[in-house]
Amino acid sequence: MNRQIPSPYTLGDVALGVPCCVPEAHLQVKDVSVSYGGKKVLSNVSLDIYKGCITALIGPSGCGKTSFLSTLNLLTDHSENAHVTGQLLFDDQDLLRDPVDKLKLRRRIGMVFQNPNPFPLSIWRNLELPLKEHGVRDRKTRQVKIEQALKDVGLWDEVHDRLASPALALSGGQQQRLCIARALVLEPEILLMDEPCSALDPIASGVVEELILRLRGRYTVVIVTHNLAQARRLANYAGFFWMTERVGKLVEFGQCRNLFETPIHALTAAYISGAKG
Ligand SMILES: Nc1ncnc2c1ncn2[C@@H]1O[C@H](COP(=O)(O)OP(=O)(O)OP(=O)(O)O)[C@@H](O)[C@H]1O
Repeated sequence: MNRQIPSPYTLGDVALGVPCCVPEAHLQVKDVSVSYGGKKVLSNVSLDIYKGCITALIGPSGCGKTSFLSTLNLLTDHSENAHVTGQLLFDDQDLLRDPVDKLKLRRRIGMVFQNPNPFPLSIWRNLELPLKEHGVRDRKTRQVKIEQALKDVGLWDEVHDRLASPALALSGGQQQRLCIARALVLEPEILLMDEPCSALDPIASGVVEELILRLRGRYTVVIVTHNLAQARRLANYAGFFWMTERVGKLVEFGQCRNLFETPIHALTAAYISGAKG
């Protein structure tokens, strides 16, 4: 079941995975709160991230979506003033309590950021570097993985004859797909995406969106987006965050269609109708 991509963009021949059916928790978030410098910005969030599904996180600016996303692969540890409490259950481990090898964790839970941020190296080196860092020593294996990742994001046909060219010479949309390939080349189980389309023009954004849809079933995806139409197009599950007295809270979480069509909470209804936020 391949989706048609508008010309001139093409995506690789990737099998569209099984859409989410029986939800199985891949990552369980229990009572997670985030503070910076002692000031709480996110309070007591609990939800399950379901395997093979796309979960969209929506809500107004400043309500803690990015902070929440960053806790999921412990990126918040890089902020000296950040403090996270609660439980993050992944593969029989509580990531917030048990000793965790963060390099290994980030191979399993990858992240793509808002602004495309390729390394100032060649297209090839952008993908080779993480593989080397994660101990993939065999050259041929690296070659196979790099080619596959570029095919998965639909870049292979566009760049296979200029792999030694600087990644920064690619268009913004191509750079973002390269960054997604850089995450995928490590074969993560979960991919965290922080507004991956917001810096792109509508056509490039559409291509990245199609690509994200193709990941469904093969990967568990958590995406922060301000674009409600995009959340609705992409996600199986959605969480709506809101800020009360300057602290973010999860107001509603559930199947995306239900959240948009029959929201339970009046705030959710007001936000998605545009009356609030
Ligand atoms: N490293 C940090 N140090 C101090 N405060 C921070 C830090 N990172 C985020 N914050 C604060 O935490 C709050 C939540 O920010 P966050 O970026 O998580 O929200 P958001 O919902 O993702 O916002 P946006 O949609 O604008 O990206 C904000 O008040 C922000 O200023």
